[in-house]
Amino acid sequence: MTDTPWHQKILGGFRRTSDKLGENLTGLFTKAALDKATLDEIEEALIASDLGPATASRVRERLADERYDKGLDEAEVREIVAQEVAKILAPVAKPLEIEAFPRPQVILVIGVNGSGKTTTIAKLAHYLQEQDYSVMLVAGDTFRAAAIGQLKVWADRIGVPIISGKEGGDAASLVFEGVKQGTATGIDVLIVDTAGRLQNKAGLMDELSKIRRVLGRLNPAAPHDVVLVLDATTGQNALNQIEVFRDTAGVTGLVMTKLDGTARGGVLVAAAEKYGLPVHAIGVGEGLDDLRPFDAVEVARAIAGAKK
Ligand SMILES: Nc1nc2c(ncn2[C@@H]2O[C@H](COP(=O)(O)OP(=O)(O)OP(=O)(O)O)[C@@H](O)[C@H]2O)c(=O)[nH]1
Repeated sequence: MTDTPWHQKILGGFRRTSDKLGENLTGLFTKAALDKATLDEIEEALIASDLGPATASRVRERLADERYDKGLDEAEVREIVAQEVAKILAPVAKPLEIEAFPRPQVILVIGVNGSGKTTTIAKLAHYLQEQDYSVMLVAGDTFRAAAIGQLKVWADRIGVPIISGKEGGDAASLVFEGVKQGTATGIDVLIVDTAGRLQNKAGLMDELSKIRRVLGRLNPAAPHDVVLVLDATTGQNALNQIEVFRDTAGVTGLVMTKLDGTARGGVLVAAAEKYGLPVHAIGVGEGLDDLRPFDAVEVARAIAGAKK
């Protein structure tokens, strides 16, 4: 693994998660030989670290197969956790593909208040710009003036055009305007902030279906992506959100943020294991460069705290 700034961020970001795993494993390696009671305790420690029951039981099986009746230390467990977590993360670690034709590719971004939605949009736009895609934003979260203002500040900072209206305005017409202008000016990616919130499922569905209807008139393939932003610090609650948003909003992929501020980074693994939705990127800080697609092996090793 190369020692890039991003690698350091990944390691730093998941440190609290891997420390917590260490705490949960503390004291389990006092016996000379691995027995069933210790296997049970290790499995419980992994579940308590938010890694999800399937991953925990896979690690248990491997330990039972390979180490039963033998000595075992924490580093060996961490190594096996890293390998099993990498297997779970590999199929979901999928960067957003920008391939829509005709352009622009329309990405709707949804998520509960405070999940990091606005910041994630800015970081994503910045990341796509770095890949030489042209980006335009739509301030479709018209419920709160602050959300519109915040997105405008970000748009200014990263130098991308933004379509915005007044608080309480019609999000669907802003999206319509965005696609029209984006098409006319040859924009590659249109990222749409939405007021897609959980608090009112009927309202969420109404809003999204109206946006879909309007978009469909301009381009039947749009929206190309419906990306749910999740705050990892909310742990199991983030898993419940996936379920509700998947069923109401047709989520096509996830971005998990705030993995740096939490010992609950294992929830990324639990989400991958339970829902198998693509995870386009992870957020490990508040800066513009703190959101990126990830490498399953690198993240698995950071979560497990595996050395070497
Ligand atoms: N540590 C850390 N903080 C983050 C990350 N992503 C976002 N944040 C912070 O989380 C807070 C909420 O982010 P916003 O982008 O405002 O969240 P939002 O979902 O748009 O929230 P509303 O504007 O209230 O709808 C801000 O202080 C961000 O700086 C991350 O990956 N790591």
